[in-house]
Amino acid sequence: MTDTLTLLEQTIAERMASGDVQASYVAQLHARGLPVVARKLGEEAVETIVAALSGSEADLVGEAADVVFHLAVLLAERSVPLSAVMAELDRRHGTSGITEKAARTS
Ligand SMILES: N=c1c2ncn([C@@H]3O[C@H](COP(=O)(O)OP(=O)(O)OP(=O)(O)O)[C@@H](O)[C@H]3O)c2ncn1[C@@H]1O[C@H](COP(=O)(O)O)[C@@H](O)[C@H]1O
Repeated sequence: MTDTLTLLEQTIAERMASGDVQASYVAQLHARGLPVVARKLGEEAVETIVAALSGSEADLVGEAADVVFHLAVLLAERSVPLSAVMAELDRRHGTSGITEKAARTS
């Protein structure tokens, strides 16, 4: 799984640097800028919700992949490495969400 995300991150960085908007969807997104990427991620999140509530498993897998891809592009736009997100998930590992929320609100 990590290899898949690492490869995706590398490919996104290469396509953003290429500036080849004729051949690359990532380059097109990069040219349109962060607000468009953010809106696209939001759209994909909504499509994932619809797939979860009324679509097939294949629909849900496809929409979830769209979310992960567009999230990776968004992070790249902000120069945030995926490893930072993974490190944050690792940091949270083993801490119950209920415990964390109680500590935050007390
Ligand atoms: N994983 C993906 C990926 N997932 C989804 N998409 C594209 O995301 C776009 C948006 O999905 P939609 O279904 O919303 O498409 P749409 O309605 O045509 O888009 P809009 O007109 O609404 O913008 C589609 O064009 C999909 O093909 C992706 N495009 C690229 N990648 C990866 O990025 C790499 C680089 O891609 P290029 O930059 O195109 O070379 C590829 O090799 C892949 O690994």
